[in-house]
Amino acid sequence: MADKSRGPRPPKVEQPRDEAADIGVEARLAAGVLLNAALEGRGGLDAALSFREVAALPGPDRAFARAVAMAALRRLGEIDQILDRRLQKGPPLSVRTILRIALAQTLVLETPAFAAVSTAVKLAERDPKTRPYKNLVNAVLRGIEREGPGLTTAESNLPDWLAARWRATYGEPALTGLALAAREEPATDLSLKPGVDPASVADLLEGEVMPAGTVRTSRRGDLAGWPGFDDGSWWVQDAAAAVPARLLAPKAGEAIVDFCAAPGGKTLQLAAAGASVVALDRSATRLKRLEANLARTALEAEVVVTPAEEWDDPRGFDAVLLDAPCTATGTFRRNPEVLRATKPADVAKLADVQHRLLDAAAERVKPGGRLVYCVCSLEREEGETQMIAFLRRNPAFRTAPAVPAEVGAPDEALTPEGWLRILPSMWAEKGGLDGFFIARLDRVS
Ligand SMILES: C[S@@+](CC[C@H](N)C(=O)[O-])C[C@H]1O[C@@H](n2cnc3c(N)ncnc32)[C@H](O)[C@@H]1O
Repeated sequence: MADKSRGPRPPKVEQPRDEAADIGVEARLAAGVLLNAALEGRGGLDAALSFREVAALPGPDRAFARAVAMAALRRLGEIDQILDRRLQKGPPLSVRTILRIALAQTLVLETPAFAAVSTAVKLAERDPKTRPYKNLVNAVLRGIEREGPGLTTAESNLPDWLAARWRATYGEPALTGLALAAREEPATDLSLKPGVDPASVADLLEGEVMPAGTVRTSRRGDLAGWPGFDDGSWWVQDAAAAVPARLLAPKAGEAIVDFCAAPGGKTLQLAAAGASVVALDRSATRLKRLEANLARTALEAEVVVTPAEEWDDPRGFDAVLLDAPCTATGTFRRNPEVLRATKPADVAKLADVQHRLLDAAAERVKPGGRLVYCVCSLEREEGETQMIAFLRRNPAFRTAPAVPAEVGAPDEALTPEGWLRILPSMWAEKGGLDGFFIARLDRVS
């Protein structure tokens, strides 16, 4: 289970301070709570951050618990492969959770084995349900430490149904690339306000300048303490997520509507280009984050809480950006829980929503105007198939083929139709990207 090098690696995670006392045990308990919440459903991990076991921890221990849970999620298939070789009869989930959490520490986060094993045994001891398995926990973990984990396969970390889909869509070599990308924790990408020098931001944050001028940094911790945060010089946005607004090519003074805008990375790009932007979203909570981002960066947009397809407004626009709600399977590097939370039926359900939003977005585009459609999904039904059907229904629109180098996308992302299909395995040597489907359409009549 050795790491393959894939670009900048985040620095080591800070370990809980006091191994002798129960503090380390509490952090591991919280990691198990987070892991199981993420396995239970969409939004589970975020919701669990407010559970007592997690929220009561001091900040560094909470960060450690989250890092352990994320590592366990990213490598769950491999961890279970290792455990299944040593567990004759499946122990209860609570025992498996203790073992998963311990292996995420030793195999991924490089926590010293004595700390991971002793806290796992203490955890097992504390609960009457897991106490009978205390010796098993000790024996399994010590056995792995002594004899090594054995061979594992990156593809085991992907749910079978998604691996089968991606194999059928992208082929076996691409599937291997996706599986390798899914094991790694991504760095943080920053989009910069116009006029801010990427090289100096990269310098201050020990980062590197990516194509098209975003900055990638392996720094961790509270963003609010990073240089440039307070004065709004940058905002966090994956390098791939910055491509759709570039493809829309916003110009100063244009009227542009961002149909599904929150938390606002793309709205900020459009506003920073000098466009007059209306930002719609159905979620008032998420729009609060957009408003905070606008305030911090001193950029402006008209913000409207509404389902975009029901927006009662007569205006036509020079350009419309539709970053539609989707399964988000392309974001598995940042949100490994998405792989567990997404169910096969979600793909068709969300494709229906996208269909409705696309038709509503098209109605807002003035003749001669532009429409950019994007989703951070790897599923064809939400991307290519959606586009083919839209163009059939809407003969007034034509694809305006993308030029990847002009918009900061990998060349290999260009499809024969002129759309962009960005895979998380692309630019692996730079540390990868989120997966996106992006198409620009021009209204020709
Ligand atoms: C992929 S996110 C948008 C991310 C955003 N464009 C950015 O760059 O930060 C999708 C958004 O669509 C919103 N949404 C879902 N259904 C919607 C609808 N019918 N009308 C407007 N917004 C919707 C969700 O609340 C969510 O904020």
